[in-house]
Amino acid sequence: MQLKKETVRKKQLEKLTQSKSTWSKQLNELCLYQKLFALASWKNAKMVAVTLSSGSEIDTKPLILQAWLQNKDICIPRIFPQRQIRFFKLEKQSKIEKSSFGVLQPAKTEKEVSKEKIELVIVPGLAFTQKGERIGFGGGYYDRFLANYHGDTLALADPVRFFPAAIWQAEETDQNIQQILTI
Ligand SMILES: Nc1nc2c(c(=O)[nH]1)N(C=O)[C@@H](CNc1ccc(C(=O)N[C@@H](CCC(=O)O)C(=O)O)cc1)CN2
Ligand SMILES: Nc1ncnc2c1ncn2[C@@H]1O[C@H](COP(=O)(O)OP(=O)(O)OP(=O)(O)O)[C@@H](O)[C@H]1O
Repeated sequence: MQLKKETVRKKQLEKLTQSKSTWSKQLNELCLYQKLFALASWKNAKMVAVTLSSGSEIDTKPLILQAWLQNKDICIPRIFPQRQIRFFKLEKQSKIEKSSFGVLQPAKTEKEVSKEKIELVIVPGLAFTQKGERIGFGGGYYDRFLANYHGDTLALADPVRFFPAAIWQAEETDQNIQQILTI
């Protein structure tokens, strides 16, 4: 069954809202973090790109704290015109704002990190498949960013976000994620 991405996105948003503040979401997250921290791509990365999560997204705060404990650097995206994202170093004193869409992002006065310096991107999303196909919020921001990115990419998929195979139609611009961590 090949649905439109938009259809699956809406369904996923409903499902994710329901599981938002449950114990099982948190338990799944803990399990995913532990798997992540054991990976070579995590261990070897000095500069890791993550989002500042909110709402029903996988909570990224424990990742950020663990990275800092391990002396890694974190950078977070800010949105720009033409549906672009650029990453800025997250520091303890960084100024954080809310974008028009409602996601948290760094102020543009923070220090920008060039694409070449980012060794691992942890990609957010609403749905992922085993093969690394992905549905996000629909801005195409990560597809554009990843199109000419050469480091490692991975995503954390709890059971609500995970599909063995795509039930949606892929687009030519879709960028697959290298590794999907599941429970
Ligand atoms: N926490 C977090 N931060 C993130 C992302 C994310 O998924 N999670 N992003 C991941 O990419 C980027 C922001 N993503 C965005 C995605 C959509 C729209 C947006 O304007 N959406 C339109 C509808 C899109 C359309 O159909 O054209 C809207 O709701 O008006 C804005 C930002 C960067 N920061
Ligand atoms: N490299 C690109 N160049 C031009 N258009 C693109 C590119 N990548 C994606 N798009 C377009 O952007 C729109 C949104 O893409 P898509 O539905 O894949 O977003 P998403 O991956 O779910 O969102 P996000 O990455 O922001 O979380 C689509 O119409 C897609 O064709």
